[in-house]
Amino acid sequence: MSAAAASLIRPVVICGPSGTGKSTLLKKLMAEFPGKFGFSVSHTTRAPRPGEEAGVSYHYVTRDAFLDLVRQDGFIEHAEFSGNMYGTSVQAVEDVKKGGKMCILDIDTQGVKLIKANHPYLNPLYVFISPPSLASLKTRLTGRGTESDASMAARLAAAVGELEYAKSGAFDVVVVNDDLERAYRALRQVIVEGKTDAGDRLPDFAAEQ
Ligand SMILES: Nc1ncnc2c1ncn2[C@@H]1O[C@H](COP(=O)(O)OP(=O)(O)OP(=O)(O)O)[C@@H](O)[C@H]1O
Repeated sequence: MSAAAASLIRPVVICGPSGTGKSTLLKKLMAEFPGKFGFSVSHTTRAPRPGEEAGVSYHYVTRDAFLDLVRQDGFIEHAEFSGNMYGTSVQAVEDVKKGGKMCILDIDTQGVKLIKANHPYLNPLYVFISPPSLASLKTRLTGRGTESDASMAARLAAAVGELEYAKSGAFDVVVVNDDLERAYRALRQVIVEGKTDAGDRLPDFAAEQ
């Protein structure tokens, strides 16, 4: 693929409350279109674990190198977890594109705001995966069986903020994950066929709160 053709592959930002089904939908997309999509390789200051591969699992860097890149505005977002720094670099997103693949960025609304503010030239398609209702989101989080009560409450509170942000019109496309197969078809049309009008209307959550 020529550099010009590669530059036409817009990254896709997938955002939505925890438990709304982003991973489930993306897994289906990757399974149906192997090789078409790529995830950016994150940077970390932590040591590699057995079985991990540099440049594939992560870019392993020193804290100094990491902080240099922060100063150069080289990260879309970065954070520190239990003493180690992690980040998604602009370069890593560009690398996926250069490899001829569509970069999928699964990030939260904070990350979306950072791209819009600091890296608008990445020009991603912003897609919001919405639950059909807050009640269904709660059911899915419960069904997944991975959350404690406190974590569940935090995720639901965060969801309300994320839905408010989506309501402000920050996303190009909304896909409501009501019926999984229907939602998947809509998402596939949007991402693979470029039909951005195949999305849904954001449900009105106000009545539930
Ligand atoms: N359309 C759907 N109908 C019913 N259940 C669904 C649907 N889509 C996903 N689920 C289920 O909801 C749960 C949450 O889905 P998933 O883990 O994909 O969410 P997520 O948005 O990736 O969450 P996180 O941001 O926390 O990683 C899973 O148990 C999944 O099987």
